[in-house]
Amino acid sequence: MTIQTAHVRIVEVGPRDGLQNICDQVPTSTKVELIRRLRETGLRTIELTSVVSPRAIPQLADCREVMDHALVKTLLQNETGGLRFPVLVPNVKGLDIAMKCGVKEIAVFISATEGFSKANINCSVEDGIARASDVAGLATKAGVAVRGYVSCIFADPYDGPTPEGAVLHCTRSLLDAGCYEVSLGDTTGIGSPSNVHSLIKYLISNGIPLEKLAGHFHDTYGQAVANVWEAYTCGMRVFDSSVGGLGGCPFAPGAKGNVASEDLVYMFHNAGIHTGVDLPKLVEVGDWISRTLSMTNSSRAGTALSVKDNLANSPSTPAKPPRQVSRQWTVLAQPQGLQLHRGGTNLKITRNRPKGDDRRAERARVRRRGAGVCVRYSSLRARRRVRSERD
Ligand SMILES: CC(C)(COP(=O)([O-])OP(=O)([O-])OC[C@H]1O[C@@H](n2cnc3c(N)ncnc32)[C@H](O)[C@@H]1OP(=O)([O-])[O-])[C@@H](O)C(=O)NCCC(=O)NCCSC(=O)C[C@@](C)(O)CC(=O)[O-]
Repeated sequence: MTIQTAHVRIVEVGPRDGLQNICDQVPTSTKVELIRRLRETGLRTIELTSVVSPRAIPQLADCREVMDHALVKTLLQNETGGLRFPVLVPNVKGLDIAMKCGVKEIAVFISATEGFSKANINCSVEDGIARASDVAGLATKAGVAVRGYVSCIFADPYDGPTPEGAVLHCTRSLLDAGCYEVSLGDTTGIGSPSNVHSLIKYLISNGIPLEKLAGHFHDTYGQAVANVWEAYTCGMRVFDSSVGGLGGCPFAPGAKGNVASEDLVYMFHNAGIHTGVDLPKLVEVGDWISRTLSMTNSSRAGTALSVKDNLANSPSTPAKPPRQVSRQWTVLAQPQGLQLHRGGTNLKITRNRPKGDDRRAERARVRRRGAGVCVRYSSLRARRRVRSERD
């Protein structure tokens, strides 16, 4: 199927969601370099970092250094014409810090479920909504755009399945609070296309405008690409993803990374859907960050394209299939019925089998010879025994 005029917007969350769950401290310079490289691919929305409690997410404790870096400052200053560089904040403290650093867009986040809400932001769902609404109100008043996340849209790692009504309530609350878009987070990555279809239809039928929704699918059960495609066919046009499939939340144990940006771009481009992203450049970034972090590249398309690219550029790659070399064999010895050949460092033994009636005679001869070997063997043992008795 080809949809020539369609396009999607990709929200790259690699520098934030992608890095937040990595134990070894990633240097600030690597984070900034990741942002620079991602921007070079044509990505127009990149979530830079989060301003959260450093005790909750130690990996992103250097968020101020990232936001104050000259390169990031330049990006923030040129955040016009559809370029967006949001920063995740949980409370007013986070908003203040982000605004002081020149951030023009923030993302607030709540959970549709109690267990994850308590674990992630240390409050109930309703308190989370109230807190996010306060932050969104202050931000919009200050001219800062606000995006929203609803986590655990299908299940909560502690509470189990999520009722669709809970997702509706949270989504509506965030839109009412002033979020221009709400990203639906399958935090545990448990959902599959039928769940995606059902939830989107439910939200739309309850008055949520489809153009205000985005999809944020983790790939724990290998369903993320399929989920994105299902959401796309339902009419969704904005998707969060992470280069190299990095990502995960320390408060959602066992959850895997986000859907890989390379996989999304590959899938959409194959369907004739415009993303504005240079896929070969994106593949290079995925390869680079995976090597830099010593992590397996979780993007299937990224890995496949990297291997293909490396083969094409390798000087040792033969242009044509290797020529079949016919080996020269020399006969070394010909014991009865066998031939021992040498070809270079290889040895081979072939049976020198007689044909037709000669075969029966040969078999009888081999049987006789076998018996002879036994006799010779037993006489050798006997000779040894005699010798040892003599000594
Ligand atoms: C919400 C809190 C702060 C409540 O944490 P708390 O302990 O209830 O609140 P607190 O106000 O008592 O603060 C605790 C400490 O954090 C500091 N603090 C407080 N706020 C900030 C801030 N903004 N920036 C920097 N520091 C901050 C504060 O100053 C204090 O420091 P202390 O005085 O003890 O030294 C905490 O639980 C927290 O930061 N949680 C965030 C956890 C997080 O970032 N999770 C990952 C992101 S969500 C996610 O990945 C899901 C998503 C969005 O991707 C979508 C999906 O997949 O579903």
